[in-house]
Amino acid sequence: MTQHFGARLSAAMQEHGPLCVGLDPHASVLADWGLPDTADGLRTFSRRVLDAVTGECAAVKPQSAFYERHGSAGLAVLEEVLATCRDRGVLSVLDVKRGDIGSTMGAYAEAFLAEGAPLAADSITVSPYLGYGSLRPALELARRGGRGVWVLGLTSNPEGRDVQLVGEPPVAARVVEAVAADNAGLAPVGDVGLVVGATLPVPPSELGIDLAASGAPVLAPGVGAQGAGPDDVARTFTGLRDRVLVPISRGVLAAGPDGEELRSTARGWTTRLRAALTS
Ligand SMILES: O=C(O)c1cc(=O)[nH]c(=O)n1[C@@H]1O[C@H](COP(=O)(O)O)[C@@H](O)[C@H]1O
Repeated sequence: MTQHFGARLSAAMQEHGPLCVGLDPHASVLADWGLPDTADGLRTFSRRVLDAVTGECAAVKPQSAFYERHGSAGLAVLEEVLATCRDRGVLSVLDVKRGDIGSTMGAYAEAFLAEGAPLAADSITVSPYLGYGSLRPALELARRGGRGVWVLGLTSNPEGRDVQLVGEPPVAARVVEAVAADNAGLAPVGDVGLVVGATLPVPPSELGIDLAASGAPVLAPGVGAQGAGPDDVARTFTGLRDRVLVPISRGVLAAGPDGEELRSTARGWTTRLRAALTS
């Protein structure tokens, strides 16, 4: 029987640590790497990153937007990235942040979470702000295939708080409660993850949000270019440090294009994150 996503993720994090390398081929990154801002540039960039970091991180997170901006040729490169991850057994977090009415959400689920789909990933990011229940088709299809979803909870951008922290209890706390219900009974963590930025000014518990009880793995962006560091991750996620996956894009990619530099930068982040999360 296929292992559920939380179990696969935990095994990968045990082996490789908390780092998830983000593939965000900004035009400026491509330029810094001496690559054209074209689908061919994306392909070379993606291969270099994957070759450098395979075995150095628990997962990789291609950001779909940077591939979509090149149209069908960019999507073809994204398909190649996801196929390479599958071939190498590298867990993928496809960052597409989808969310729609349930019937349309079913089609997104088939696009990204169905066995054999060209853009199938191990997990995707989804937005619950059309109502958590609208995500149901994605949650169900993911679970059937041993895949996962990452639900936006408290995002790393400051403006997110205008929506996510409204109300009593805050909107994000209700999202977290819904995630907890879906993760009930799954160990060591569930297959419905939460996205919570490492840039929060105070730990989520002080905002009335109980991540520990959610059974969710946490995807914690914001480290590196957005200003947070390993100590912020440790402080924000006290009590659930063994289930925090830390995506870093520009903070790794700035070391390119040299493969050895990329690899040693990824290793350096892993060492610092591990030290902070176990201190
Ligand atoms: O879902 C995400 O990954 C995400 C959520 C969030 O709250 N904040 C956030 O920055 N991200 C993504 O994480 C990546 C951060 O990139 P860097 O700031 O370069 O490490 C980008 O791909 C963002 O789209």
